[in-house]
Amino acid sequence: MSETKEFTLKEVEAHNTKKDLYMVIHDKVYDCSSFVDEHPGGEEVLLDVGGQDGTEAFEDVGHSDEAREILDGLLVGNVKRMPGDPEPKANPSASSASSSSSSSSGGFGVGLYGIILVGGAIAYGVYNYLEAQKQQQ
Ligand code: HEM
Repeated sequence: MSETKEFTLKEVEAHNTKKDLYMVIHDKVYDCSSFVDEHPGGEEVLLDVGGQDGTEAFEDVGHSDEAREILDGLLVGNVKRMPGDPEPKANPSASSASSSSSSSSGGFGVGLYGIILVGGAIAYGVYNYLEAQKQQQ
């Protein structure tokens, strides 16, 4: 737990073999080498995300608290993000006030605003039209 070593994504990428397997989950770096053979979900899936960000893969499965405890024991350090690195995947602690709302995982940010705006404009137009009709009568 007291590990504060920092790894760039490039460094993590180099550890992508079964005997030397690192993985990033929620911006932390885990050494899964000792766990590959014991993983109830099989070694394949771990090797698939070896050296990469496995946050989505890990969370999609809905791992138990026990799995998260095992993960804690495999911790070797934190990710050191360099300019040009991809955004962290689904990091709940940084979701609110982050300055990088560009095109994150949600996918309907701008589109939704567009729909609300256009819908509002149409409703306003219809309302005006009906008011005008009323006055003519
Ligand atoms: C080092 C990271 C990981 C640890 C410590 C871990 C641990 C575990 C544990 C303890 C289980 C048993 C069920 C549970 O307690 O939730 C499990 C199941 C599973 N894991 Fe992982 N896991 C890791 C990464 C992954 C990744 C990246 C995937 C990718 C898809 C994955 C896929 C699965 C699947 C599919 C199962 C279900 C197996 C079954 O029920 O037949 N795991 N994992």
